[in-house]
Amino acid sequence: MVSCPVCNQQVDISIINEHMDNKCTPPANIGIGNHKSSKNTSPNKSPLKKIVITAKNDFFTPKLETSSNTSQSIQSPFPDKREKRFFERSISSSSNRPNKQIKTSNTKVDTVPLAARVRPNGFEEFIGQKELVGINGWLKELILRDKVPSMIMWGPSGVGKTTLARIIAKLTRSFFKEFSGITHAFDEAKNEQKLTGKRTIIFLDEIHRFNKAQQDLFLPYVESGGVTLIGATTENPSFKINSSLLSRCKVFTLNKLTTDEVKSILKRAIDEIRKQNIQNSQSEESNTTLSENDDDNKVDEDALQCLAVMSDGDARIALNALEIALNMKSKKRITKDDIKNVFQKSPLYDKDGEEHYNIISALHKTSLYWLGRMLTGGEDPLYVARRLIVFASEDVGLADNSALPLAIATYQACQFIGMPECEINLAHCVTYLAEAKKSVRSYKAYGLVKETINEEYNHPVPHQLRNAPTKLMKKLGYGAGYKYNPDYKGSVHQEYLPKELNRKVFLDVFKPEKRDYVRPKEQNAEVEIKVEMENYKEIDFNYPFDEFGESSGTHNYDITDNQ
Ligand SMILES: Nc1ncnc2c1ncn2[C@@H]1O[C@H](COP(=O)(O)OP(=O)(O)OP(=O)(O)O)[C@@H](O)[C@H]1O
Repeated sequence: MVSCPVCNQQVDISIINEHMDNKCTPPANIGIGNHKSSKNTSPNKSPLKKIVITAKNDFFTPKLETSSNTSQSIQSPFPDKREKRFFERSISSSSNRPNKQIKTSNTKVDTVPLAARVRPNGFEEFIGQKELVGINGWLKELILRDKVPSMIMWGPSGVGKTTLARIIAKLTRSFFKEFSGITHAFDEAKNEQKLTGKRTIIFLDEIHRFNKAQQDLFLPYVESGGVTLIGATTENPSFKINSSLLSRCKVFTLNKLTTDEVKSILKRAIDEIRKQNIQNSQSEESNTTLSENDDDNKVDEDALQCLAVMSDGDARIALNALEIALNMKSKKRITKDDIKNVFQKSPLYDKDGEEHYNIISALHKTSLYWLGRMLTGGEDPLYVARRLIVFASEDVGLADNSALPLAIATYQACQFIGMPECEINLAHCVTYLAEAKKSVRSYKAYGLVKETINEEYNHPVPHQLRNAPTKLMKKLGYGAGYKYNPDYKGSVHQEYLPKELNRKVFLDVFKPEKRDYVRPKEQNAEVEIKVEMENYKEIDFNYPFDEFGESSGTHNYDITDNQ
């Protein structure tokens, strides 16, 4: 018995050709390109490319959608002749097949997520990853020559791994299978090779989810060359892929998309929505929000920028947020505030950190005035002590490094002693902090870091700073050229920041003339700090911020050596 490559049924090998010519019908879950190019054509004789993609909910491409029934209506988007040839072949092989996933022109596209609707169909729509799939990209070359090697595509979410695999599906002459669970696809591939002599490319999304024992099962198939495996993963393959499997695959790394690249993707999506709206409005009532003729229906440039920055290089997040913003608005124009709103309200941007940033922000805004009033007003002394810990770093900072341990000790004292005696500890600490020298250098520098990160926080870590615990990572250039400081006598000059970063802002704050060491009041005038234990009064925490010049204090070589 063999598995029929058209309908997947188990069929006696002696009648497989007869079965395929007369009896079998494709299963419902076959997406683009089921095997049956023609009822009367045996697969052995078919000159056409055959692609099988197990259907997934989000599998939908607008170009194919509008032209799934006639190969003539499809305009090849490929400038390159070879791409064009493969593209046309793929269309002709898939055009005369029933396809549950492909929508007819009357079907509403709004139910399909925007990200899926605007998924690129070919290299010309694929943004970024120039080294791999740009004009002279070497992976593109391999794909166009139909020499796709087994590979692992490694990259963060939403940068186009699945999209690229599907472009390969369109351009390859091999069978193409996509699945994300354990199936018999490998056996089927073997059967198909026996029957048709064609290799199969198997795409495994999230390959890291297969455990090592399961990955072992793929080995003989990849080894024998009957199957080309394409795995996609967001995890480091060195740790998540069997070394034996890894050594049989090439690893391609896809980089996080830059803000500009995400913006290009968004702009293309907006154009696509416009086109779809025009089509929709011609045939039926449209409930989408952009239209060609409506000047109000625009996404502001700074809204686009914000969207691109906040999605942190993940095109899917950006497209989903855009879609939500468009659907949320009854008014026309999408502004930066709308986008911020989406990210605040929707769970799609819950990158472990939302709450974390809120907390930091709240801490930084806290004020220490009116200690007495707070305590007499019944404030929790531990709350006050926590504020003092913040004060110690935010205002005293590097000018007096004993402030922070004292503030922490005060907190513990409050825990041990409790009210009312812990007032004494609080008063002690408050007085010390008030009299201490002040520096807001680290606080300000960190403020600048945050500002910069808001604008451009998706730069990759420079290769020389990355750890390279595995061979693969070394091969990819991780840690290459790193100068290990203890090996050098003098100061070490090397790059510690992403090269794309606008570093001027950082360097400025570390210039001697920008250092804002300050003295407490006592050095200029008399200090008047009164902490009256029985009758708490407002405490004046104001102090003059005069410049102190260069200090003898040490600072890290990491920033200054970059100059
Ligand atoms: N490089 C790109 N060029 C154009 N559009 C892209 C690109 N990358 C992603 N997109 C858009 O984002 C959507 C999601 O991309 P895709 O599914 O390819 O990401 P992925 O890298 O496989 O992510 P994951 O690891 O989360 O599965 C696509 O449907 C497409 O609309």
